[in-house]
Amino acid sequence: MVQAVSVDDWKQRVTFKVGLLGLGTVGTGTAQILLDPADRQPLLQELELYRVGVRSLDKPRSVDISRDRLTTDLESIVRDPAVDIVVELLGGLEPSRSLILTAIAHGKHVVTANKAVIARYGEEIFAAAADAGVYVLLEAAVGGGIPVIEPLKQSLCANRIQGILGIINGTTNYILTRMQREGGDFGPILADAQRLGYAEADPTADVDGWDAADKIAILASLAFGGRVERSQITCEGIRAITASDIAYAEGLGFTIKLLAKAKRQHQGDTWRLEASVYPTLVPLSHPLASVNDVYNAILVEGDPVGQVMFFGPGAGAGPTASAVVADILNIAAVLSAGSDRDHLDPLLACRYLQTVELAPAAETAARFYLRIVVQDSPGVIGKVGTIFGEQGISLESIVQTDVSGETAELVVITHEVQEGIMRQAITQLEALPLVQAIANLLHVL
Ligand SMILES: NC(=O)C1=CN([C@@H]2O[C@H](COP(=O)(O)OP(=O)(O)OC[C@H]3O[C@@H](n4cnc5c(N)ncnc54)[C@H](OP(=O)(O)O)[C@@H]3O)[C@@H](O)[C@H]2O)C=CC1
Ligand SMILES: N[C@@H](CC=O)C(=O)O
Ligand code: NA
Repeated sequence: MVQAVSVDDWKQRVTFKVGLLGLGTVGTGTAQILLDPADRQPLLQELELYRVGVRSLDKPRSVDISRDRLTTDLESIVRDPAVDIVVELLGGLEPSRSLILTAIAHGKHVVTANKAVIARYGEEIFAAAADAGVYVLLEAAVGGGIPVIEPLKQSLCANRIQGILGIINGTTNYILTRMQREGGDFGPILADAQRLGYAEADPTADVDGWDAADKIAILASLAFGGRVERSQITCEGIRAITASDIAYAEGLGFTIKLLAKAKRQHQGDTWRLEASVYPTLVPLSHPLASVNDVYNAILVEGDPVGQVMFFGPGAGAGPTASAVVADILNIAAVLSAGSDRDHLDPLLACRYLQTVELAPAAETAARFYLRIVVQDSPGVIGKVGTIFGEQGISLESIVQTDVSGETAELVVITHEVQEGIMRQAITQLEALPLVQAIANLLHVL
């Protein structure tokens, strides 16, 4: 039944004014939802897309926004007394960080999708927000449209989180999936990911694993209750993955995925955190093996809940805007209920109360895949095997393949070993005259 609302009632309704910074892939998706509220959450009708900040006023836009709402003066938006909620969708570190801080200082609530800024300056931003009595929400910053930040903060908050493991970069998952399916080349597939709006303006952050490292830093900070120093997260991207690695992995029953991990490493009564991003061989039977294309998935293990898996589209205009607008609505809902700036909802607000200690990469254990180019001479497997034996590294399998002329490739899968010991073994292998090259070293789940 449609309820009639009197003009007086309607006038008394509060409208929340949104100042949007950025009208690119995600900004456009966000504006489209804000301008088309029918059949969505009714609170959307109480949001006004009040001003929009861009770099170029003359660029053609695929969303219908009157010219007088657009400005290149972003400072004027974050200082505008009429704006209630600033939505930062610019990307990059500056001017995003400064604009967010200025917005907070002017009493605005903030929604951002900017994982690069939050991973580096989250502590400063959340502290400023707590002092100003405003919320900073960031659901779109990790996993695009997948609800994972708010579930970690709210629905899973009773748990002691033990670990997080996930595919949290859509661009690299799209590239690896297509390389696996088509045996295609990296360059044109990356260009497709850019065209589809998945990749960052500079795709280096995606391809070299930095974007996934930003995201795991954010998830780990929320899950483990403190600042996780982004620069201490070991991070390796997908540039070195070749069609040969993909084919060998498949033959051995694995697929290759860029996995981000944050896991408690218990040490007696205390613990520290293992946090990393590595291209990893994932057994085909594992739930993350079938997460393909731009999809992301995040496995959270908590005590007592056990394993929970979040799955969905990890990038792109619509999915990411879905998360941005949900954050805007969360803030509007709090404001509608009559917010009290002295008492923020502790489950909706973020605050880091400590710094989480990270384990050095050399002191973390993993299984490894190693591809070694060797001279095809008698006894080569024995000599390589001896080096592993001397380091106490036990091997799960060693296969000699691709014999061409005088050269062969050895593909080795180890049992679990400390990364530091594995690196020592590699140094010794490189010194063997019959070893021509260590073609690749990858983690195995
Ligand atoms: N794309 C995706 O799938 C996802 C993106 N994100 C994050 O969302 C944010 C936005 O990404 P995306 O929409 O892809 O980025 P785009 O590059 O598509 O859009 C950026 C927008 O910001 C504007 N802009 C950038 N710098 C300035 C500046 N200095 N002054 C004024 N305007 C500026 C641009 O203006 P103009 O249009 O005039 O050039 C453009 O409208 C980033 O933080 C990104 O990491 C998060 C999840 C998924
Ligand atoms: N470039 C990012 C966009 C979403 O965060 C990705 O590919 O995942
Ligand atoms: Na999300």
